[in-house]
Amino acid sequence: MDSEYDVIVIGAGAAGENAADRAVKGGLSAALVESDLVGGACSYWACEPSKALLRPGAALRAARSVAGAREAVTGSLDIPQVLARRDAAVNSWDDTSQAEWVSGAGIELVRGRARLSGARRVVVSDDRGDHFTLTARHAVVLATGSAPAVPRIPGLHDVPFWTTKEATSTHEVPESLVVLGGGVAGTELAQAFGRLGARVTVVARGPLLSAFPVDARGLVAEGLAADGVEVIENTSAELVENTDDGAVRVSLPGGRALEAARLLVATGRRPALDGLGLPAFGVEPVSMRVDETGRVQGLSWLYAVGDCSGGPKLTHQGKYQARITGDAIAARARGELARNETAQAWSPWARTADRLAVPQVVFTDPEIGMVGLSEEEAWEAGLRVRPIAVPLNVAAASLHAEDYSGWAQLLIDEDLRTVVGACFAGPDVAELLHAATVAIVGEVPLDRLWHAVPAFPTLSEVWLRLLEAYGV
Ligand SMILES: Cc1cc2nc3c(=O)[nH]c(=O)nc-3n(C[C@H](O)[C@H](O)[C@H](O)COP(=O)(O)OP(=O)(O)OC[C@H]3O[C@@H](n4cnc5c(N)ncnc54)[C@H](O)[C@@H]3O)c2cc1C
Ligand SMILES: NC(=O)c1ccc[n+]([C@@H]2O[C@H](COP(=O)([O-])OP(=O)(O)OC[C@H]3O[C@@H](n4cnc5c(N)ncnc54)[C@H](O)[C@@H]3O)[C@@H](O)[C@H]2O)c1
Repeated sequence: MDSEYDVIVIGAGAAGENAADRAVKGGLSAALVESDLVGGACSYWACEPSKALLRPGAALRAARSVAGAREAVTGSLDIPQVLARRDAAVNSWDDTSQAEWVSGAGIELVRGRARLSGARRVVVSDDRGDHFTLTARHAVVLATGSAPAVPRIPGLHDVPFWTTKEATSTHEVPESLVVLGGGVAGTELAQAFGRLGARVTVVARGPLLSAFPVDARGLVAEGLAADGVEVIENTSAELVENTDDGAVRVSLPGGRALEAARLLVATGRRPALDGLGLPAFGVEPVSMRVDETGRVQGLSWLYAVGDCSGGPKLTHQGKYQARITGDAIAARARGELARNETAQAWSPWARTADRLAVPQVVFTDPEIGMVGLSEEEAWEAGLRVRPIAVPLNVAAASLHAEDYSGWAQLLIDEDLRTVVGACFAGPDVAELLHAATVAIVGEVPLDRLWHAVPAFPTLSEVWLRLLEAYGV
């Protein structure tokens, strides 16, 4: 193995893989260091297994909501098959195929734990206890992901609890489950386990899915209630303890106590930057910031992408950041982008979409898809905006399911007459989202969107209703 590369990427999750790939496509050599499974959290303990656990319940509910199909459904979910399908989705936690992809892409895979030992120098410790040094001619990219943020609740650390890692890789469905945290992870997993047969209670510090519009999250709350999931909002656990029969008891303010076979703590994640040696370079992990190209502020050779870089913690956004950063490093190596220059908005080397157009889907049933600015963010950015909301009751909705209930909103910049934000909620709305992302990124004027004719009968006809409601 060489010890000198143009670029060294630490962490072979979705973000790290893409950063290394773009650097190589830009004509540079790259080493990718990974201490665990190549492919990272999304492939093995997050997106893919959680969606695999949710999909069978959604398919069953979809069949049950259509007369004619409903009558053909005579059984309930087959739990061993659901878990086996999840195992297949994560390749049974075997990263051979991903490692082969890395080699096929011309990237050198280095197994071991990395830390920074000097400017553009990285020390790797492998599982035999050997240490070796790699040197980067141009850049080191941190792509080390995130770790669960576990709250300080009395007793919590004295009881066994699941994080999302254990929940998504479990081989048993607990008889009962308390979920701490009403964010996206907690809500998705609450529904997954509720539909798999667990008695689930969610304890949310604020409203459930507080980052989403109230009409959208209301539909998800109804979906959870229909599945028998109890949601307790605006509450924090006061005490967590074991019971005599091996269960967990979670005490809430006001004297109520919840008992369950398992506790899932899904209260957010923080950048995984500990142990990398950052303070020696004047960078404090809690306050690390990157510029538009992904370069760590104050250092010319260090970049960060994905969950560890402090922006939105989403696979597709981490991959976007990685493409931008990989290309920016290659452009700087070729002299096309000056070392001390930051990139222009919407250029190939700027993460502009991170600020203006981050798409996110909550894969519950019903789903929420949201992209762009919220109303508050728009006003804070000095934009004069008007929200337009309509129920999602176009012809395709009632054909989709008799009891279809959905909601859609566009946020319009009144001065430019363009879309700056969008949200859709309802069964199977996720695929509506990309049209909104394109409209926002392309700054398509409403008068031109009027000519984007949605096919009949598709849920996309809601775009027409929204434009009509705005007055186009
Ligand atoms: C339950 C759950 C469901 C989710 N579902 C979705 C979803 O549906 N869609 C979506 O877009 N996002 C989803 N996310 C978020 C998504 O999983 C993350 O945004 C994404 O995995 C981050 O990718 P990454 O490459 O930044 O980090 P990771 O995938 O965590 O990769 C980091 C890698 O770095 C390695 N590493 C760390 N430190 C070192 C070191 N010192 N040396 C060597 N290697 C190191 C780690 O072993 C790891 O493999 C979900 C998250 C959770 C928790
Ligand atoms: N479909 C998806 O794209 C998807 C799915 C799951 C996770 N993710 C991503 O993974 C990351 C982690 O997800 P997450 O849901 O854990 O984080 P999150 O930040 O979205 O939600 C965490 C929630 O826990 C709450 N909380 C914090 N402390 C608490 C306490 N002591 N008691 C009760 N509630 C408490 C917070 O108020 C917040 O609502 C997020 O960035 C998310 O975007 C994405």
